[in-house]
Amino acid sequence: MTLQIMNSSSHPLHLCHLKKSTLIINRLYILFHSIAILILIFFRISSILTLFHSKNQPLIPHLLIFISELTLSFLWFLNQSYYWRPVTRTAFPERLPEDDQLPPIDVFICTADPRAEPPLGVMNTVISAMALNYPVEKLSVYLSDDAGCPVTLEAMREALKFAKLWVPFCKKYGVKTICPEAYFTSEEDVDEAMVDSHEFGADKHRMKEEYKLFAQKVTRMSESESCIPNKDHSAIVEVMVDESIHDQRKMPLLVYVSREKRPSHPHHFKAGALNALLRVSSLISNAPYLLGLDCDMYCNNKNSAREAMCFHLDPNLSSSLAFVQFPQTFHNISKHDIYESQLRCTFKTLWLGMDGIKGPCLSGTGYYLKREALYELPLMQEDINLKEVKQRFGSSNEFIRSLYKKYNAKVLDCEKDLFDESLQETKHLASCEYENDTKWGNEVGFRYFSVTEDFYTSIHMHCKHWISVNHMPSRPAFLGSCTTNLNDVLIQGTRWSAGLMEVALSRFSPLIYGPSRMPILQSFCYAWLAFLPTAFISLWILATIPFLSLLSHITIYPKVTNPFFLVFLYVFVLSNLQHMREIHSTGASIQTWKYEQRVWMIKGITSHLYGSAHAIMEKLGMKEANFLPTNKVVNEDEVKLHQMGIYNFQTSSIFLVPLCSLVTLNLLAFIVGIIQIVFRREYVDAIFIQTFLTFYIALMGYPVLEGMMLRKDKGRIATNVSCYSLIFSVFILSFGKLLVAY
Ligand SMILES: O=c1ccn([C@@H]2O[C@H](COP(=O)(O)OP(=O)(O)O[C@H]3O[C@H](CO)[C@@H](O)[C@H](O)[C@H]3O)[C@@H](O)[C@H]2O)c(=O)[nH]1
Ligand SMILES: [Mn+2]
Repeated sequence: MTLQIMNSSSHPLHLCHLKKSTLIINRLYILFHSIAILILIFFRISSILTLFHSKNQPLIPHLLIFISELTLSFLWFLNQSYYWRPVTRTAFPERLPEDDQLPPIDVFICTADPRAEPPLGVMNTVISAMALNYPVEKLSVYLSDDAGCPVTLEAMREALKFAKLWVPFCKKYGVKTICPEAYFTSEEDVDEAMVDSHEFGADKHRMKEEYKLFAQKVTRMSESESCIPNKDHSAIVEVMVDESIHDQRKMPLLVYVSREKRPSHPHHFKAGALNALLRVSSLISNAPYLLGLDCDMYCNNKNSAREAMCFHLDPNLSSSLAFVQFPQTFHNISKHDIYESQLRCTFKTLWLGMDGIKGPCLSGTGYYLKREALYELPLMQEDINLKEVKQRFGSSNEFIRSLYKKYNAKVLDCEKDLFDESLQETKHLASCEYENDTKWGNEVGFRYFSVTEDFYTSIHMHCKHWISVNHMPSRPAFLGSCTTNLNDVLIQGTRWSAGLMEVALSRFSPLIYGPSRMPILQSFCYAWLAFLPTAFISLWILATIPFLSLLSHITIYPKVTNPFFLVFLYVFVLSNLQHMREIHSTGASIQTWKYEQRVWMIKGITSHLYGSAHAIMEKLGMKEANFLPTNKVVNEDEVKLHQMGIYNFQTSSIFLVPLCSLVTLNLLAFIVGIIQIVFRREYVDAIFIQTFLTFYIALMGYPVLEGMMLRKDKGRIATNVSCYSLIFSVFILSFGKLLVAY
């Protein structure tokens, strides 16, 4: 049964749905599981106390296992806040007011490195945004180029030329796939009414030729010229002026921005780029709403802006709504999503849970955000203290004026001289020193401090009483390219872990900073994300202590005949069943369960550990933050492996060695356990759980074993990695044996 939370009006712009049955199942599960976990904690404490007195077994393995269980229970507990009140939403864009009453939107697209982010892909994102179904004169598209690459600028000029044909074509025929590359590579976008139209056929053919020419040109440019990011250049701002700009605008405005870069200056990665865009755009279009996009996330649903406005323009929500978040979705997901690249759980489950409280996290891309929510403006008073405002926002008078002014594309309408003057000012706003001694990145704009700038900025907005909305239209609003190999997955995972841990360890840690500023459940949601990397503690312990204990004849779990055994069984089985139910409810296949468990283990052992270590070292001043953009170049061989669901182990040995060692050691320990059981039948009672755990790890790690021993292709695990793993295994064994002896 679904319960609709009705809006007061009879023709609401949107509806919110709450599924009662899910709510009941989730809450019952939480109740019983909590009881089971409490019983297990009681079991551990009492058995440790007994051991402490009797001293008939070493204490350390028991203590370590207890630590791992506590960490997991802590994370589990925080995680349940997502299941408390999940909601979904529907929007009715056809009920929006007339076009002339819709607010303007500035689209922000970021690119950082043409070697990892091919310019043709970036241009497709730009063009798709220009083709959104929204009044053209109210749409401005900004591209931030952190590489300061002339090729990107030139490609953009070409993109404008192509867009002048493409946008009218899309509007004329109601094209649904507004990203040209996607349109010409998939044939699904055939509007029945159009198929037979001769005119359409001819126009489409012409568009296809034009696109081919455009694509060739851009690809040639990116191959021929040097495309290395320039780390030392002054600010470049180019408003791509269309002849029609001074009369009726027929095309969205297109602006290229490359902020100033100097080697000695901290640039704060993407957050820095976005803040520069915020300032530059404020002098040009200053739209009250922003659409944030990563350079690989093209617009796939032309109505996303209108869908978002259903929330932003609702008088009941409007004043407190900071952003509407669309889930990240990807065009290159494999049927076997072995790396869990689609982040299914986050976008199809967790965000719905947060939406039922105060709204989902800002997710870096695919959000329609109210500009004002980033400014935290001091109220417009009779006598604004200009000095104070400047200390906050920097020295530009023009920028400060824009803060208190509603949208007006003044720059565009005014005289040529004034236009040039304003353009000069935008360069000042995009310069390195503009932010010195201001509150940018601290209290204003996107926040710096963490490399997961979206997560960190989001906490601050929710703590300032802003709310957000999660919206998932049936046709995905945006499509990006997901990671398709282990190397990218783990590098990205390490960056995320580092960013999340930075927040967890700071004074903005959600459990300290959150509870007094937002609902407790919302701060638990944030806390779960921030502390997620600490799962490495549990996973490392669970991957080593049970097998080391098995080899040293230490029993750390209750016997099968012990009633506590049943509680362990309950927790294991029920949490997996709940996971499967959750997967099923999002429409994914049951295979997903296996993939997600495996990726959780792999990331726990590697990314979470290295990310946490990075964050701790940063805190101690031993390391600097870094942001390696995720690779978006398509490699055919790699894609093939990914589509077939075969792991590609071409990655650094720092990731592979621990994985190979732990999987092999667990496999060996499992064999030893079985031998012990075969020779002493009564032993099975005592070591069942331990043996089962080693089996489970070896089973989950099967692809690793296969990669080491059976595969011959390029994606296998190289022999030298296996050798290092052997050395590391010997180390774990000898050190571990010592450790579990006490
Ligand atoms: O110095 C930088 C680094 C990155 N980027 C851009 O940031 C975006 C995201 O980078 P990407 O390499 O794609 O990282 P992902 O890990 O795939 O991104 C996820 O995680 C990031 C935070 O770690 C968020 O910013 C993203 O929106 C979110 O999609 C891309 O458009 C980059 O061009 C910059 O503009 N400047
Ligand atoms: Mn990305």
